[in-house]
Formats: sequence, structure tokens, C-alpha cells
Amino acid sequence: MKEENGFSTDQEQETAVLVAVTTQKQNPVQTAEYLAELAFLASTSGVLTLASFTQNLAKPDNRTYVGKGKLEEIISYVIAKDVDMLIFDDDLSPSQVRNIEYEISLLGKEMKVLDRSLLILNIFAQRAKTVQAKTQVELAQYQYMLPRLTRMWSHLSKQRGGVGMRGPGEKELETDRRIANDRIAFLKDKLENIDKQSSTQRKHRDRMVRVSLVGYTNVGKSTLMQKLAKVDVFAENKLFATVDSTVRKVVWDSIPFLLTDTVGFIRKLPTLLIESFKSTLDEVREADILLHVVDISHPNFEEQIEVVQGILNEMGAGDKPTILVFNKIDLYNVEDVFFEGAAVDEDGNPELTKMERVTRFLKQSHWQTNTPKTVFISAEQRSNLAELRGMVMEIIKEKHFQIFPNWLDTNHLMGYNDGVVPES
Ligand SMILES: Nc1nc2c(ncn2[C@@H]2O[C@H](COP(=O)(O)OP(=O)(O)OP(=O)(O)O)[C@@H](O)[C@H]2O)c(=O)[nH]1
Ligand SMILES: [Mg+2]
Repeated sequence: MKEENGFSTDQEQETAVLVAVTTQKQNPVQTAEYLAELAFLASTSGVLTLASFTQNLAKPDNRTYVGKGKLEEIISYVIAKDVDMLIFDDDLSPSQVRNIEYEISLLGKEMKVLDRSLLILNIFAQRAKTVQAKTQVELAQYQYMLPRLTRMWSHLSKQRGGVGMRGPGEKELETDRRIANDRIAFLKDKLENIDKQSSTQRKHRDRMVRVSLVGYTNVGKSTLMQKLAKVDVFAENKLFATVDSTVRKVVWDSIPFLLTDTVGFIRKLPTLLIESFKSTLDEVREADILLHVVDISHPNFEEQIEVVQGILNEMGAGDKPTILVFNKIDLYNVEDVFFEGAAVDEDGNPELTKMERVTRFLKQSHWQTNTPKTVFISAEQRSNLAELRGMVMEIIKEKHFQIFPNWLDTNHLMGYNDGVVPES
């Protein structure tokens, strides 16, 4: 194992070459962005990207994803550089994996062939902490591997550990499909029991308003959770820092509610993961209010919003009361803002802070006008958190009084009807 102490040294760090195709459905700019994301995923799981290859095709090749000539070019490169693995940006069918492995073996080399899903599964496996998350990931891994259980797979995994080979463990990989199927049945059973327990737990706290932080991975959900609930939640500049959902009871203006931090979404999130994380995602499904966090400093944030919205719709959570929370405004380029003429206050007051200027500029942007509820914040620098809190409180109170029409503390009703939220 190369990561015995949780560190991998430079010499021993596993290396990868990334492969993507530009198609009729995916333009070169998108391909470049997706490759950047794939490299980030690789580095999150401790793998160093040495190079990436792309090819223009009408659609990915049925047999080997890229064309034969391109594959040969890639294989010569990986042999010359002694690369540990090939990572493909799209999901490969079991037969594509076999064909690619076969082409590699013709040149006397053995190497791991991963796709985006497997890489994501691997990161989830590294990060899952609770029994539930671990079970969910293991189930997804088995379901992914079942149609791919080949001699090559078990042979390789016996020889070398590391990325792509974690999870079910080497021993199980040698076992036949029947045993894998038994394991899948066992894990499903286990999950069902855990589900029963957690749904009982959820019922016990049934009568509290639930607020869920959702959003693309790495946008700052856990950081915001920390600032809002004053708890220590693991946040990191890596993808999928959070795999387990964290629930905290928070009391604002004497009204208690539950705040949940959830696993981040990503483009092409493996369907198997969505399925096996069903119960974790129930937190989202059963939420009263969603805070959809967006990293406005990310060049692709608009597409990320769509991906998240798409997954929420698929889950049947697309029409919940939602606040679009644009985070990381501290990273927003101030010069752009200056040239848009927003640097000076309407009253001619030039004394606006950078954050105030950025906020003012963003509030004039189409994101403000097209979306019913938006707010621009910096979780890390605590900018505009009071405004966010006010917006959340407005909906929380509405929901809370639906659940508790006789909530006795009339102090907190004052000012509620006209939407005034007491300053904290
Ligand atoms: N500059 C800046 N960085 C931020 C802000 N909020 C969060 N970050 C950073 O963004 C990175 C990701 O933050 P997390 O809170 O882990 O993001 P997450 O959405 O929980 O990510 P996953 O759990 O991986 O889905 C961390 O390095 C944070 O320090 C912000 O307002 N400004
Ligand atoms: Mg997180």
C-alpha cells in the first residue's frame, strides 16, 4: 500500500493519464473543463495526472472509447512514462474496459483502467465514515464491479493496491459472481435495517423544520454549515469532503430547526451511487427548505447549478422552497465589478468595501432578477450571512407556524407578518 500513513510520497504517488472525447454533444471548451474536473477528482484520491488526451469523434467509440489509432498513441505514452492508470472521463461499458485492457496487454503491459464513476466511487470509499455511508459505498462498488469481474481485475488487484482497487478488498475480488451477489443481497439487507433505524430517528424529530444544504461538490456547504451552526464540520478543498450527512439542531430567534450538510453533487454522478445513497439523500427529499449553495468563483458555476437542479428534480425535490446561495464572493474579480460602474454608491458614497461593491454588482446581475430568492455571501469571510439568515428565517417561521400553530412565544410572532426579522 502506498498510503500507509495517510501520505503518499512523490516517488510513490500513483500516476494517471486522462482520456476524453469531444463529440457532437460536448464541445472542446466543455471537454477541457471536464478534464480539469477529472484531474481534480484524481488528485483528491491521491493520484497525479501526467497528461491528458482528447479526440474528436461523432460519439465515443463502441469498442475502445477512442479510436484504435488514438488508443495506440496513448498506450505508447503510458508505456514510455510508466503510468499506473488510465482514467476515462465518461463511463465505460464492461466490454470497453476489457477491449482497452486487451489492447494494453498486447503491448506487454498491465494497467488499471478506470472511468469517472469508479474514481468517484473510490473517493467515496476513502471518505465514508459512518456504517451507513460505508455500506452504501460498498454496495455501489459491488454493483459496479459485478459485470466487470474478470480475471484481469482480480489479478491486478492482487498485485497492486491503491486507487481503483479499494473497497470490497482484494480477497472478495477473487470470488465469483455468486459470492458477489450474496454480498450485494447482504448489504441491501443491512442498509434496509439502517434505513429503518434512521427513518425512526427522523420520525422522532419529525416536528422540527428541516433545512438542507445542497449543491455541487466543493462549493462551501460544510464551511457554511460551520458558520451557521457553529459546529466543526470537515471542510476541505477537495472534492467530496463530505460523504456522510451531518444533522445539527440550531436555534434562531428561539425557533429550533434542523440543519443538514449533505454530500456534494457532481456532473455524471454514478447512478449506482445515487441509488445506494438513497437514504442519505432522504434528508434532502424530506427537507422543508433547501439552501442551494453555488461557488460563484467557479468558471462553470452556471452548469453546476443546472446539474444540481437536474439531480434534485430526479429525486423529486426540485420544487421545494429554495434559496440560491452564491458563495465565495470574496474570490469574485473586483476589477470587473469596478468597470461595470458599481464601485460607487448611488448616493455618491465611494466608501463601499470590496465586499459591498461585489454584492451590489451581483445583485444587479441576472441571477438576482431571474431567481426568486438569491443571496450573495462569503461563508469563509462571513459576509452577508445576516442577510442569508434573515431569508432563511422568513421561510422557517412560515413552516414552523404551520407545524405549531399554537407556538406560544408571541414575542417571536411580532414583526413576523410583515417579514421583519430581528437583527441578531
Ligand atoms: N475563498 C473562499 N473559499 C471558501 C468559501 N467557502 C468555502 N471555501 C473553501 O472551499 C473549499 C470547499 O469547502 P467545503 O465547505 O468543504 O465545500 P463542500 O461544499 O462542503 O464540499 P463537499 O463536501 O466536497 O461537497 C474549502 O477549501 C473552503 O475553505 C468562501 O466563502 N470563500
Ligand atoms: Mg462538505
